[in-house]
Amino acid sequence: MKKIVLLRHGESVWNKENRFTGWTDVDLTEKGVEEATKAGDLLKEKGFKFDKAYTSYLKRAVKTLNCVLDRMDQDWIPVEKSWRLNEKHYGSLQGLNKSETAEKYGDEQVLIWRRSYDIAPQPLKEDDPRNPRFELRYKDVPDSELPRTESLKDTVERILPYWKEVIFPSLETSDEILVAAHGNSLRGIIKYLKNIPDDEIVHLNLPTAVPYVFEFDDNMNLVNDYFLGDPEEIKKLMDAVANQGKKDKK
Ligand SMILES: O=C(O)[C@@H](CO)OP(=O)(O)O
Repeated sequence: MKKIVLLRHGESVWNKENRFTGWTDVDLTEKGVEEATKAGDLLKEKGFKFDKAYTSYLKRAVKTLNCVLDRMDQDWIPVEKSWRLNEKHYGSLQGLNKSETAEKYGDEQVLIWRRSYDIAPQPLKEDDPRNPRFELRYKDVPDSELPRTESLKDTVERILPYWKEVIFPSLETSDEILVAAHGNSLRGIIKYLKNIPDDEIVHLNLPTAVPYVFEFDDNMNLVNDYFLGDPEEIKKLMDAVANQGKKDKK
């Protein structure tokens, strides 16, 4: 059975501060490193041996991946980074506290910005220093492809070419692949893999650093998917992520 494991990064500094992050390149917290360590130990214990790994251009995902591979003694495997695996761009919400934003605009509006399929927050202004066009790391990406904000739909549209042309085909010559990325970029991939309807994807909240395994048969059809870990604990973590966008969560 071929396997792809999707892994959201461990807790970041802005997860801890409950701020919209998107393409902001924040680091892991100490707890985030612990979570990544735990994920690596669990994957090792379950006998995973990755042939290849993919991650984004953002350090919270890169460092989570490095930590996981180190725990598994698999630091040596080929790793490819792509901007296409970056988090959903959160536009002008980036940096704002999620609960304070919910106090100002209401829980429902924040839920739409966080989880709806095709509604994007207000874009960054062209001259905003956070505009990705000013960043060296994106110098090879055509400006027309660099977002100033994104809906999940936009995120899926920029990930899919990379998924279909690079990640998924690499499964033909590999048995196990690890993808370390972000809450929403992974929600986009999961929506595509499991054919989740637009209105149902609102309910999917990924916890930090919990490995999500996808199994494929010889014809590359998805046959099974499951999280590694205690289901009750994972459900609690998912609910906590959902609650981050509510007024009374500070
Ligand atoms: O802020 C973000 O970039 C994401 C992931 O941390 O948050 P949310 O869960 O609100 O989509």
